[in-house]
Amino acid sequence: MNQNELKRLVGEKSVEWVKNGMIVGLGTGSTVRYMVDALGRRIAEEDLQITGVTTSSVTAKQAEALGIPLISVDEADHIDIVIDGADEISSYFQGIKGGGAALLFEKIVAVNSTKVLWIVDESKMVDKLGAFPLPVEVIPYGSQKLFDRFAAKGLNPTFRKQENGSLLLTDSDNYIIDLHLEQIDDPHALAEYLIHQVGVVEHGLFLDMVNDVIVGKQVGPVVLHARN
Ligand SMILES: O=C[C@H](O)[C@H](O)[C@H](O)COP(=O)(O)O
Repeated sequence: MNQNELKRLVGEKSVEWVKNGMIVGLGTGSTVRYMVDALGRRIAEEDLQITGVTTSSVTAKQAEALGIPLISVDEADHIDIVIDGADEISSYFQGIKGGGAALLFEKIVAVNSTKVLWIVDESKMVDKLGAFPLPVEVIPYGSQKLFDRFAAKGLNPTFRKQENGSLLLTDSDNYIIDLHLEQIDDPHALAEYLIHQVGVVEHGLFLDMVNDVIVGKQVGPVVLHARN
């Protein structure tokens, strides 16, 4: 199976975690896309009654097209489970997310969910985080100052751009600065530093948050349980 087939495998497997009546957080990304499609099929074929809480305009558009009823995170009195992708997951079940620039809404939905389930192909499983550039969402005002501070600290920042060369805007009209770190030895210390920089809205380190991970391997989907 190629990477896309592994993404499809875990996306389709993950909807087994969804039961009738649940409020379900719908993540973002190419793996989640398969999950949302599979949920749409279950709704059509089994009369599954669920309500979705989306984490990006892209996922909202897909879910609406499939007829998945949606409410906003603020309207949800609880969220039973959020199913989301990840860019890297370490052997300690810490993650980097935000490759699709949706990290802010994804983290808000994750911290408000009873259960967090990540779905990834096996290439996302790493010993240590950091080979994937760490996304940091920042407000535009003063973002060059933040960029310069990150550069001075040796964090190798780049502004994320669109294909046409202009700066990418998130769903909240913020910028993304990607930190090219190669290896993150102490994710908690880095998270603490980043969140205290004025102008940083959120960063892509998702620490101590995930409950279960479904990893797409050649032998099939493998479920891992984090010790939390
Ligand atoms: O902002 C995007 C999200 O954090 C995605 O869940 C993450 O980038 C993984 O995406 P994909 O499933 O496309 O590899």
